[in-house]
Amino acid sequence: MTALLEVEDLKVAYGKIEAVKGISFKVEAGEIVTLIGTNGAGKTTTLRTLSGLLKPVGGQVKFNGKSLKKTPAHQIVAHGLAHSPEGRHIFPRMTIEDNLRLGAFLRNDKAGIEKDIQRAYDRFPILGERRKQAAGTLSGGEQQMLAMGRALMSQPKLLMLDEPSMGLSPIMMQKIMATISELKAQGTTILLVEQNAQAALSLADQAHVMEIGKIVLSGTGQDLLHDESVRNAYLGVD
Ligand SMILES: Nc1ncnc2c1ncn2[C@@H]1O[C@H](COP(=O)(O)OP(=O)(O)OP(=O)(O)O)[C@@H](O)[C@H]1O
Repeated sequence: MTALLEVEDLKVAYGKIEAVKGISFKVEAGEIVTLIGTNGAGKTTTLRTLSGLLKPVGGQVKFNGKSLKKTPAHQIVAHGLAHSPEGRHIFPRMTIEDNLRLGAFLRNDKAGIEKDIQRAYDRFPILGERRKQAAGTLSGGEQQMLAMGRALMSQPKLLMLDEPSMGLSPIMMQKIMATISELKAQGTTILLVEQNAQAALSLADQAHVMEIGKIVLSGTGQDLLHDESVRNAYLGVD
């Protein structure tokens, strides 16, 4: 069986700086796969490349068995890949509801869209309470919820989340992590980039540790959670 996403020897550079130096990994349908690692390891660069925002200098990416090489960024979403970017990138002057609608820009099923907006409000009640307010008035954690809700509006086969816990209070972080596991239970496949290794590994089926552009260790989330080198380097315990 082919994996939903297959990344093979992917290389990405900013000019002469090679930020991703030939990484390979797979994401099977229904799994949560996480990329963890320190600042500058190349995690965000990897997600931006998978979304078509950066062009790789080598290797290949297959989604649903098809190469994404010739697919422009704006069509990648139509293939079923949605990206909730680092730093959220919601539209602060638009209302919360309009931000959500934007996530459904490729859909024509009006009734389905309304149903999914309602689902986003059920999942994150604060978004529903403030649906008519400018999104920029939301707190950081609430904007994170909105970014996730918006990405889900495209009904993705693969949801890519870049540091969803960044800057969140412990309670908000728990809420986001619980939402991620709920999404998995509902059948969404997730590629999760996180600095919070403990949280990410606890959720992940498969995990990869990135250091300066390379994958240096791979295993199940549970394996890496108990791996001594990971514990020392990323979990702050010995
Ligand atoms: N636009 C850019 N131009 C030049 N170099 C860049 C650019 N964006 C990222 N880099 C460099 O590429 C490398 C990988 O960065 P990237 O943001 O992918 O890492 P990351 O693992 O996501 O880190 P973080 O967790 O800090 O976001 C870093 O050395 C970074 O400085």
